[in-house]
Amino acid sequence: MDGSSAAIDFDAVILAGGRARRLAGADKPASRVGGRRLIDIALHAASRAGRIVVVGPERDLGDGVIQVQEEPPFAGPAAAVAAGFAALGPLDDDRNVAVLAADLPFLTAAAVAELAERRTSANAPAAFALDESERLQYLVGVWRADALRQALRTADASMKSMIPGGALGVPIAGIADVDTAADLAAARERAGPVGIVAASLHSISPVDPHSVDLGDLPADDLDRCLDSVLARPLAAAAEFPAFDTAAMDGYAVRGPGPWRVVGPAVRAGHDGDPLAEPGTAVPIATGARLPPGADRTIRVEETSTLDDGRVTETTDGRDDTRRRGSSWQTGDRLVATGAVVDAALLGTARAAGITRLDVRGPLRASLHTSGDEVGAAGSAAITDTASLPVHALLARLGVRVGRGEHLPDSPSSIADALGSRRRPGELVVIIGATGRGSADHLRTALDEAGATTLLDGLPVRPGGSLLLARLPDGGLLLGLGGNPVAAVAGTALTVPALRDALLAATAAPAERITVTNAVAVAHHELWRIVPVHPDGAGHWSANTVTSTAELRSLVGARALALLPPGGEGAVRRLV
Ligand SMILES: Nc1nc2c(c(=O)[nH]1)N[C@H]1C(S)=C(S)[C@@H](COP(=O)(O)OP(=O)(O)OC[C@H]3O[C@@H](n4cnc5c(N)ncnc54)[C@H](O)[C@@H]3O)O[C@H]1N2
Ligand code: MOO
Repeated sequence: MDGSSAAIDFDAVILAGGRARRLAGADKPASRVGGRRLIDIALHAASRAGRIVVVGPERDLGDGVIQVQEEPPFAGPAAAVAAGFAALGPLDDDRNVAVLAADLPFLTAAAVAELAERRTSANAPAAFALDESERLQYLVGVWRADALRQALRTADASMKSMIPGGALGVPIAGIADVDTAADLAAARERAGPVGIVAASLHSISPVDPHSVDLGDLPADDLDRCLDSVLARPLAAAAEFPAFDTAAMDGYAVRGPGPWRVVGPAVRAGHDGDPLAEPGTAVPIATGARLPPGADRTIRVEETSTLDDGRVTETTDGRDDTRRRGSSWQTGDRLVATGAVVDAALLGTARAAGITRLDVRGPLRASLHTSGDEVGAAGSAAITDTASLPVHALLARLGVRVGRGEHLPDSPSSIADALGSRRRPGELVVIIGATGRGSADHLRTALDEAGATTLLDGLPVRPGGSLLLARLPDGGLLLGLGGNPVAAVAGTALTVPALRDALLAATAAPAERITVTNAVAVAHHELWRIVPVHPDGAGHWSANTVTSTAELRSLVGARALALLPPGGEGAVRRLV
């Protein structure tokens, strides 16, 4: 339906007025998603129309767009459609008229063309988009002109009252409209590079889980399973604590006080003598097991010694005993599937008597450099500076990195790297070779290897020059732009999502930061990744060094921030 010979002619009416009550009265069509105004997104979606009428306040919309306003202004959608339709003048009965809202951040020209096509071939009075929740979007539709004329004659103020019998619903993925500030934030998220990366990974299956026997692992080797991801919940094999324990240095007491102190003191790791009689106490150390007969523990600070040598409590009935099973009982679920295995999780597993973990990962990657100029001898050669920071960042993201060979500019070297043996789900990372220059053979090699491209480029600088592909054996290829800062930025953008997809990890929520000079350093229409430093008062400031060919801007940087186009709106901390 994209082919021009089959394209159906239509005119378009775009509704761009209305006060956005649920957006605090903001001018919704002027709100930006992915750097574009919603009205521009609607105009682009209508760009194949013969004529376009925009109904709403006068705006800067470029040449060739007819602008009208309904009378009185803000009189409701039906009045606005009527005003726009009237501006098109007399139309043949079977002329297609697209009626579109200007609050649809993901509406495309292809979707509008599809509606026109479907309406025409069914000769239906109108065709409307069906959104993912199966709701007809009345303001994403293509009408037969006579059906629209008729509907406007009989309708009340609402769009719904206009919908003709026999109208078609055409499922269009992801066209949800923006009504609230939360909708707008979600749309911005989805339009941004992190949202695009996540969407590109929908078809990725996680690697198979495996078991790790913690009992067999020497303590020094526990870090082998750090950064893997639980494939099953962590369930306690033993209660904790395993016995009633003194949580403070003090006295274990029996019955009401004052207490006659008996000995010897109970030490941690040793069984004490029973407290045989009410009215007796024994000194006890933190971590010691409460002796048989003792009711509770009183910390020493909350006791005093009477003249007759007995101890009494200075508070009333407090207990510093950590009771058996008070943290968890056998069988309790302690950590959910999808959690990243960290040192605290391993310690928890040990305390709970767990000897086997079912996990995925940790993720492994082989890291290659590429390009004849890198590491070569001669006056046109350069030093490899990209692989070190990429390696370090991968390691920080929990990836086990093996150094792959350097790949000279030849199709066979890349083909060899793609064809070499690797573990299931292993990531192949190649720095450089994402460009389209004659020396860049990655795409050819991927084609020949039967790989599926998942993502080719992102609207972000630096790092947007990247490529993600699924290899036939289930492994993934990540091609990073060769400029060192681009390679680091591309890693930060993609690897957390790749790791989460391959290991079925529960994604961490996005971390937002305030970058004080965001507007000054942002790109006007692309997303931008900048190194940032904390100011110590909860805010961050972005570096203004901009060369991506060397790493100076990253020296000492504490994080990378993802600035939206123009710098207004939520800034995400990437790493
Ligand atoms: N006509 C266009 N040319 C380029 C574009 C573009 O949009 N249109 N984008 C530029 C950007 S941005 C990047 S990033 C690169 C991406 O291309 P490649 O991934 O093919 O990277 P290379 O061309 O191999 O290298 C780019 C640059 O980085 C140097 N390099 C490569 N490897 C290393 C390394 N290990 N250590 C240090 N420096 C390295 C290489 O010599 C190049 O100078 O394309 C731009 N071109
Ligand atoms: O990926 Mo290139 O900056 O965008 O350096």
